[in-house]
Amino acid sequence: MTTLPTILVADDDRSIRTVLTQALGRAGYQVRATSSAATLWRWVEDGEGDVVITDVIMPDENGLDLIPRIRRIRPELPVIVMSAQSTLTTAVQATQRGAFEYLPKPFDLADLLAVVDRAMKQPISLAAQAKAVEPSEEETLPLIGRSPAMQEIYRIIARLTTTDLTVMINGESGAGKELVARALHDYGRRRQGPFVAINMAAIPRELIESELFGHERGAFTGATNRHVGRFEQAAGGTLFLDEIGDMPPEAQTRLLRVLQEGEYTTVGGRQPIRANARIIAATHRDLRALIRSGQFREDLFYRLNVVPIRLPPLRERPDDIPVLAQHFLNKAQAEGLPTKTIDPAAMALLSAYRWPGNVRELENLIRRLAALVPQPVITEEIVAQELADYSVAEEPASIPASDDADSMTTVVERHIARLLAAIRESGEEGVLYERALAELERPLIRMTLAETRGNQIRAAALLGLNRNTLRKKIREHGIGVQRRVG
Ligand SMILES: Nc1ncnc2c1ncn2[C@@H]1O[C@H](COP(=O)(O)OP(=O)(O)OP(=O)(O)O)[C@@H](O)[C@H]1O
Repeated sequence: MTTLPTILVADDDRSIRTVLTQALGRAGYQVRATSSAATLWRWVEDGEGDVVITDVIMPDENGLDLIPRIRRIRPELPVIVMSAQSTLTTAVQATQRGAFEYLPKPFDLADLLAVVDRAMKQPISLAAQAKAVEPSEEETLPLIGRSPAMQEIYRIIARLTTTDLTVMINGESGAGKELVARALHDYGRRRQGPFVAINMAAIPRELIESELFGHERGAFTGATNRHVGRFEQAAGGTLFLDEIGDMPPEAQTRLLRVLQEGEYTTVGGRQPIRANARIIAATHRDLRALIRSGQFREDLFYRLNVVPIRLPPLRERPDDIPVLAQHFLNKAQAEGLPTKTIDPAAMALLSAYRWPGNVRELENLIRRLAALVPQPVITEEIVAQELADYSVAEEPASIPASDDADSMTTVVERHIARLLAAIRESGEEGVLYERALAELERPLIRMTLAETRGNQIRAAALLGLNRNTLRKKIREHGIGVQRRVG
């Protein structure tokens, strides 16, 4: 008679032990289950078991600490980690310490069985090769949120810690694409190297190539010095290409060549330079649609889309909203703003809101509330008021047209209509966006400064702007500042 493969299960929750024992038993495994890390360790030392499934938090020892010990004495034994504390750190630590797979609780039994099946089929030599990396010290969490969507992202990040694979992050503006890119870098092999970000939408199109690849002195009119490109700056590290959908065609061709050949030349240069940057790209646009309309190269897309990550908008992961709100409140407090709490009704309202500006919008709102609300508890009424005021500025297009001549929307719309008419008359192109925003920005800053009686620190806090940014804008708009007297 052949003996059944044995699975060792460690979890201090009896119901989980029961469920796993039954499910694994039905799937044809023999199961030994315990509530303590010490017993699990004894079994492993005695040479028992073909696969280990362990929880992280156990009364006597942390399951994560057990992994490197298990791997030292039995490198061929796959360890599957389950955790209810599904943070990025747990996912990364489990992977770095050599776990075969990491399963955030709750999980589907079918998923667990599939993982056990894979673990059983894994060639022994492969398991022994996967080397246990010593854990990096505990860090503050860069990414907040424990929704299933975020957990999937943590798992991908954790899996990618030992590779330099190119990643494409797709998600709406403000959803946290840059933060995910940073986490990929910070937990990856190149973490000692630089993280260099470049936003295609923020740079004039004609300068993108020289920004990316650098230029030689005299390469074009105005190129008075040699300029080091972002590719060169990112050598040994990661290059984050934000808003890749906005990359002009010539730059796309050049980038494709770099990805194919592993080297590039500067604008106006001849000497090939070896490219040594891991590429992470991001976009909020539908690249496949851009390919269909001829605006994005299909071959480049496939080179970049090696590991696609979809970062869902905040409204698709409302479970994350309370933790994120609390996180931003704590951050505001750490920066010296007064301590505040959000009452449950207010939190419910925040969770139900659509968040067109995603996490960034939530972050700004919380900062504003932390700075503005005089009382210690933020109530539903306050949040409702803020959201109503804010939506007008955030989403003018979605506000139903109103006949009320005093409504903010109609005022703004009338103003834009005037600007449009003026531009039609003058035939001046390419200035509307700048001008319309400036029109809004100037009175906004002027009125806020009036409100704070010229106190820039307070105005910056009210606006949710950095002080230096505010100073710059005051200069740009030539706003006369009424100093506070006394
Ligand atoms: N999961 C998260 N946990 C904590 N902070 C977050 C999270 N996601 C986003 N943020 C914060 O929200 C803000 C916007 O995030 P980020 O800049 O990464 O978004 P993005 O998708 O790159 O936006 P854009 O496309 O507009 O550049 C940042 O201040 C970031 O720190």
